[in-house]
Amino acid sequence: MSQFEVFAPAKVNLALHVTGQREDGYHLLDSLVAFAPVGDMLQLSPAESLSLKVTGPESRGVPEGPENLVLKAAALYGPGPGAAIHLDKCLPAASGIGGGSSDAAAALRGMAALRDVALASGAAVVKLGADVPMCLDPRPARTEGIGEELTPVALPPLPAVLVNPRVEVSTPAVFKALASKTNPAMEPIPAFVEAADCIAWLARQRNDLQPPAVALAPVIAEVLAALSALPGCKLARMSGSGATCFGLFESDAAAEAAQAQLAAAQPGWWSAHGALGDQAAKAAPRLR
Ligand SMILES: C[C@](O)(CO)[C@H](O)COP(=O)(O)OP(=O)(O)OC[C@H]1O[C@@H](n2ccc(N)nc2=O)[C@H](O)[C@@H]1O
Ligand SMILES: Nc1ncnc2c1ncn2[C@@H]1O[C@H](COP(=O)(O)OP(=O)(O)OP(=O)(O)O)[C@@H](O)[C@H]1O
Repeated sequence: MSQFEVFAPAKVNLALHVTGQREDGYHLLDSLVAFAPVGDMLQLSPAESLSLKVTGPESRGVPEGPENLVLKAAALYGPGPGAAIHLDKCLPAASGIGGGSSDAAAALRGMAALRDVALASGAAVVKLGADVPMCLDPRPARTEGIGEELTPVALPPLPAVLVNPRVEVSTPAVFKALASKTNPAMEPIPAFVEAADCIAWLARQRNDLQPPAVALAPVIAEVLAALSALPGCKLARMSGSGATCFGLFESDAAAEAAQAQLAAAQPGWWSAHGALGDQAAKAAPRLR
């Protein structure tokens, strides 16, 4: 049987409006998500049973036991051929860019390829995490519901810098700290031609989780200020429930130079650069 390699791209919420709350406590969201060319990498090899090894620069504190979302995802396919899974962690955990969720989605894609069966879908996938459905098909989308209702959106590539100050932020705590849970939805999404049109539209939207996250982890405000001060930064905002923030730039070269300047000024922070957009092709399982 074959071995597969599956890329798990970072998920970035370009805007995230909280529009309500369900009976079960989950919040209703209206978000525009895009995916970065930076992420984790999974390798799946046929084996008797499921096992996981975690390595990589961001592996510290990431569990290798059954609580890892990769094993929870792989187990969704039920009894049958197992897999020895190697996860190379490059995204900081609990950081607002869907690290574990994207890993879970990559595990679902990889196991389906390994067993040559249909990709898992439906409620069991949402149960893994609200971000998992959008990460299953990592291309720009408007996400509604709790994050499982997806409408594809055509976006121009958005040159970006991602920055995390290495402070873990609890997603539930941020939602809990929201001042209001019923806020206006995003504006209708037009057909963007240039990145500049998309950035101008984004500037009129929000991340409603940003104020409570900044209150819980004030360093996020420093990250936003540092991004905004970089040459060519057109928009700086937190992604998801944080602490990772993104800056959008007028060109790939400007984003690359900005990330180098920021990394020199803040060597203790995690940062990366790349164009946000459609990573579906890059994230497809590849035979090794
Ligand atoms: C903030 C986002 O990352 C934006 O994409 C997601 O909404 C969170 O997705 P996630 O990390 O996969 O969230 P889950 O692991 O499913 O839920 C973690 C906790 O966040 C809260 N949560 C999550 C999603 C949501 N729509 N409403 C919530 O209130 C709940 O307390 C939940 O128990
Ligand atoms: N594959 C994984 N990668 C990272 N963390 C994981 C993984 N599986 C389980 N976890 C646990 O989940 C916790 C949340 O991390 P995770 O990366 O899922 O947050 P996240 O997906 O970045 O969420 P958000 O984008 O909403 O912040 C971590 O603290 C870690 O203990």
